[in-house]
Formats: sequence, structure tokens, C-alpha cells
Amino acid sequence: MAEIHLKSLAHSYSDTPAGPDDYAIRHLDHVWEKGGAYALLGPSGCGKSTMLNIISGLLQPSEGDVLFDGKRVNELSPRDRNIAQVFQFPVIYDSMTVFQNLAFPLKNTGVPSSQIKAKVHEIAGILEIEEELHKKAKNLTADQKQKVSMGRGLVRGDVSAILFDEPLTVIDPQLKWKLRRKLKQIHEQFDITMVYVTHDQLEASTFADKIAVMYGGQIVQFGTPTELFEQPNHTFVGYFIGSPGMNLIEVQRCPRGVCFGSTVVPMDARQVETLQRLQSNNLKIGIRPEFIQASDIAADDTFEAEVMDVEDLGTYKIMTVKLDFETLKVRLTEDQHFEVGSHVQLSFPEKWLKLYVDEFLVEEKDQ
Ligand SMILES: Nc1ncnc2c1ncn2[C@@H]1O[C@H](COP(=O)(O)OP(=O)(O)OP(=O)(O)O)[C@@H](O)[C@H]1O
Repeated sequence: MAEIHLKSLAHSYSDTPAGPDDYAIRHLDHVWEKGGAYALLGPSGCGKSTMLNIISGLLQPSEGDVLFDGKRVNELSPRDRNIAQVFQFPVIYDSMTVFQNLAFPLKNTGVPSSQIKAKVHEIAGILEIEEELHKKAKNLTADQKQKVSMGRGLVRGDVSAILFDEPLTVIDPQLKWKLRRKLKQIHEQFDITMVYVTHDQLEASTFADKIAVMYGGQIVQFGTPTELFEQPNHTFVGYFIGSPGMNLIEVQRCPRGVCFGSTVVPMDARQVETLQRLQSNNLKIGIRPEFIQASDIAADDTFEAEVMDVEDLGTYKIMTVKLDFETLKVRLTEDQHFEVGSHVQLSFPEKWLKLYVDEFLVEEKDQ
């Protein structure tokens, strides 16, 4: 198992990149620490597979270094990097039995056959495919084939890391949660560095201790699921994490804070000073639906909005309101009632109202 450091990494599939848009990975510095269970989360096309392939050695980065425990491995072949990679679709030998498939990576590295047998049975037991060990792989269901594919990644205890590239895509939804738990259990048992690529936030947060959110070829935040929820560093994290995502409103500078339409959102003196200092006009405020407070009672710090819709989701409700020309989502408890077409008073607690300049959070330390 190794610490994997991606240093000043960039990758373009074009031989003559003309600008940032030609890069699948844009100047990225990141460390995957030894033994961590990580998720790499992001939308389609943001560069997740490109990054995994650079780590495993299937792809040479256009710029930068890949370091395993401080040692540059750019020139090493995938085999010499000792990385196990599990892909979206099963990679197995159809003509071999399940046992032979699982034993293959161990045989290749000269492990004695008595140890191979024990290890194959251990992994088959965890993945619940012991009954299938004698079967030819071609006779398995799609789920079982992917389990074998994952098993091939998991049998070797000596790997630097295991990279999973959306491994549960072909798995039946009923089995997905079970396999995710199994991977977590395997991680706890064997303490291997694992990077799990997905575009599903639930999958990411059930598997990983820390999640790297990738957007436009960059890691825009690396943190625990709670950090990503409470303190999104980038508007994309706010929008992508949570259901529904963060409310984001384009705003302008105003003497006492920021404004949109005829609504003024006051900010404290330090924030106003920061706004003056940072020259960009790309300003947004963000607040999660969970943190907006709604009531019938107007106060100095409330904003009046019109209720457009209330959706009852069983244990909570999502209310859609119009504030000026902006549409916002507000999460309500089951016992809060607001009629569609009526007016509601909203307040934005200071702690949860975030300011973004050029899509990045203006943090306390910036102020
Ligand atoms: N072999 C290739 N040649 C040229 N462009 C590529 C190649 N592979 C990927 N790209 C481009 O690089 C960017 C990043 O792709 P990548 O597959 O790494 O994203 P991803 O986040 O893994 O997406 P997905 O979730 O859809 O697999 C995309 O714009 C994609 O079109």
C-alpha cells in the first residue's frame, strides 16, 4: 500500500492543446494517503477515469509527476506500479473457472499454491461466490461476473492501491448496497488504499471517509461528507451535493452587502470590505434548502417570498418559493404548513449563508 501524490498534474488528449478547454486534467495537486478509503466524485466527463488511468499507468500525463511513497513512477508500467484496477464492466477470462480467475493475479506474482487456495476462498467467502468457484466464468450472471472482477482486484494483499472505476454500474440495484458494504468491510479488514470513482453522491458517502469532488478537470474540494455539505468550497460542490442542491443566487455589490433585484442581503463590515477588495463581478450567495428558516412572522432580517409549490416527500417537504425573480428551495419539517400562493417570511442564518467569488467560497481566513 502506498501514498499516491499527484504533483502539478495536467493531461490533454490533444498533442497541441490550445487552451484550458483542451485539458481533461488541469493542473492538479493531490495526495491520496496510505490506507485511506476515498471516493472520486464528479459528473460525466470531468476527468475521473483519466486520473485513474494516470495513477495506474495506463496513461502518461502530459505534465507533472505521479509519486508513490515519494518515488516518481511516471515511467513505470501498470504491472510494475502494482495497482489493481476494477472497471465498470467485468474483466475476466470466460474460459477459466471462477477459482482460476481469482487465482490468476496471485499465480502471476509467484505466490505458493497453498496460499493461493486460502486467499481465493477468503475473498470468495466475503463476496459470497464460494458456490461458484468451480463454474466456468462464461456461465455466470452479469452481477456474478463483476463480483469475480472485483475479487481479482482484492485477492492481492500487496498492491499499492485498488482503483475502482464505477464498479457497480452493471450490478442489480438490490445488490449494490450490499457490495458497497462489502468493499467497506474489505477496506477495514485489509487496510488497503482504495479510490472509488462514482458520479453518485450516496455511493461516495457510504463508501468513503473522504471524498474528492472533481469538476472541469480539477479537484474543487477534498473533504468528509459533512464538510462537503456544510462548507462547500465551490459552487459546484454546493449544487452537486445534497438533494436538492444548494440555492445559488447571482448578486451584485451593494453599499451594505450584496443585492439581487430589489432585495438587499446585508453582510457584516468585514465581508463588505472583502467584496470591495476582490475585484471580480462574478459574485454569488449560496444557502442550502435545509438552512433557510421559514415562518409566517415578518422581522427585520426576513425576506418575503411567494410559495410556488410544496412537495411532500414523506418525512419532510420541499417548498419552492419565489424571492424577487429567484426561485429557491426550502426544506420543511412534516408539521410546517404553507399554502401555495401565500406569502412566507424567510431568513438566512449568517452561519449558513455563503459568499462565492469566481465560484470559490470566500472563507473567514480570506476576510
Ligand atoms: N481517449 C480520449 N481521447 C480524447 N478525449 C478523451 C479521451 N478519453 C476521455 N476524453 C475526454 O476527456 C475528458 C475527461 O474524460 P474522462 O473519461 O476522464 O471523464 P469521466 O469523469 O471519467 O467521465 P465518465 O464518468 O463519463 O466516465 C472528457 O472531455 C472526454 O471527452
